[in-house]
Amino acid sequence: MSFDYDLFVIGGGSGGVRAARIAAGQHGAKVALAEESRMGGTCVIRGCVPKKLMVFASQAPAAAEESRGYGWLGAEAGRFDWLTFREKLHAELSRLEGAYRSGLLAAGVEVHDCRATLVDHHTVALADGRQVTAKHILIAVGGRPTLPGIPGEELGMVSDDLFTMEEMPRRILLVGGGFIACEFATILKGLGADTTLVYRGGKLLRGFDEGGRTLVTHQLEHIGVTLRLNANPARLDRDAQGIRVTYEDGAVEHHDAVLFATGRSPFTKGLGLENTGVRLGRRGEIVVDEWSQTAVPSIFAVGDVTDRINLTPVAIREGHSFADTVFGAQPRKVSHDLVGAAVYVRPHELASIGLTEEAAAEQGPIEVYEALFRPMRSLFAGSDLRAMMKLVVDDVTRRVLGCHIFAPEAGEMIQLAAVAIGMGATKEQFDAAIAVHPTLAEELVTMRMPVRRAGGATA
Ligand SMILES: Cc1cc2nc3c(=O)[nH]c(=O)nc-3n(C[C@H](O)[C@H](O)[C@H](O)COP(=O)(O)OP(=O)(O)OC[C@H]3O[C@@H](n4cnc5c(N)ncnc54)[C@H](O)[C@@H]3O)c2cc1C
Ligand SMILES: NC(=O)c1ccc[n+]([C@@H]2O[C@H](COP(=O)([O-])OP(=O)(O)OC[C@H]3O[C@@H](n4cnc5c(N)ncnc54)[C@H](O)[C@@H]3O)[C@@H](O)[C@H]2O)c1
Repeated sequence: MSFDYDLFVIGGGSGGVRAARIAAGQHGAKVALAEESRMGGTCVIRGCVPKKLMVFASQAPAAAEESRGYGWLGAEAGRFDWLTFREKLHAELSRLEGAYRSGLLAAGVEVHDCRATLVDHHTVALADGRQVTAKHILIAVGGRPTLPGIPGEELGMVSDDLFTMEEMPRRILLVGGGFIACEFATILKGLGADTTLVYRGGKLLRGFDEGGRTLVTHQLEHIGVTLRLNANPARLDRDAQGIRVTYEDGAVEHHDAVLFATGRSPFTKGLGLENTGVRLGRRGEIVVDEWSQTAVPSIFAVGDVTDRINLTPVAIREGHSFADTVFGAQPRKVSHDLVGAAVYVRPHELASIGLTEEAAAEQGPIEVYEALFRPMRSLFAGSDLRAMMKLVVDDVTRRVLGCHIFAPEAGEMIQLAAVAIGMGATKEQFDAAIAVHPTLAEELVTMRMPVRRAGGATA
């Protein structure tokens, strides 16, 4: 049977673009890709990139405050103009979008700027009316924000909307306690909004190291975010004072904007999966095996739509491995065991790789090495904020099982720790590195005594 293409990719985000480029450019496959919105997907257009640029923008008042602590009397950040920033931001996003598109074209990928749906195991329908066939189909359609299902929620916004706002809200409520709620609480507070975060639990960032979670929670309060923990909005209404938020406990507040950061789910609605034998899991995710292959041999899926670990580098690695395996005769599985992550709250970020102390202790005896300290730089400027460096060590093999950092630029530090931990480094090999002084990261190689032991026989 002959096909129009060797590979048809649905979705031009992190996973889809990488797979298409590698299959066509490196392995010579005939590839087409459909993208219904802007090339680059969530990360480039409405995720990691504009978010990180907003993190940078939001830090001017903190930098001015620190400068005053260093003797720059009267240092001020000035007045933030959202529309000036937004114009620059979108110019940058358009530049990146263009780079993604030209990368695809240079690799020989045919780009269809429209929605694509599945007709059968080898056929894709394009929104412009055409149908094309492919020997393999890759579904890389990502995820979409999930709303909590409360009355009046249509008055709120989701993270996509933040980057196109007409004006900065004066008062904003963020709903959720995960990545997006925490990062945007930092950003919006830094940009001058009166920011409240409501979370249904008692401690933010479930799943991260417990100590790190406590520190992030305190830091948000420290920078002036109003926290409402163990609370949940029950309904939103609009009145003359703005959006009226009624909480489950009956409390009422007014805000100019409400942002729902209550998670994302795989975007499989209307994709035509019912025309195939592709199976969906409980959370609506496409079920794949370790090769990213669905229950239908010709159809594969990567990235957020498979809801494994929903981060850009993971989607990219899955897409790359799929292309090498299927078109490059280089079978490569993706290990999801050791994936680093950073939450870009400021001034200290929280970054992690490997097991948390709690998870490691369930597996066997561990030692915990931890330094909690006030960094020289912020201490001098008058800040009391503490940083944390933590290593979780297997007491039998001496391997470092996890590293958790709460400090300025922790995301940058964890990237390097990830290399050592990925190579199976022991605590003694960390210690063998002579410190670079004076740095924050030197704590990672100078922690001599465990602060506690846990797990297994030593518990
Ligand atoms: C606010 C925010 C901040 C984030 N920050 C980070 C971060 O700092 N670091 C990090 O690692 N991750 C971050 N993420 C997560 C990251 O963006 C995602 O994990 C990543 O983009 C997933 O890539 P993907 O290829 O699976 O899907 P996506 O990038 O979502 O791409 C899917 C693409 O498919 C298109 N599409 C969907 N259906 C169809 C169809 N039927 N036909 C044609 N096209 C279709 C969509 O328009 C989209 O462009 C963030 C996410 C958000 C929302
Ligand atoms: N720095 C990064 O790498 C980064 C940044 C942003 C987003 N992301 C990715 O995007 C994903 C989505 O981010 P997110 O923050 O929306 O999701 P999340 O899963 O991190 O957090 C969702 C939060 O919403 C709460 N929640 C869920 N349903 C609720 C309900 N009905 N009512 C009240 N609260 C509810 C949860 O308890 C949780 O605190 C992340 O999981 C992550 O994979 C990564």
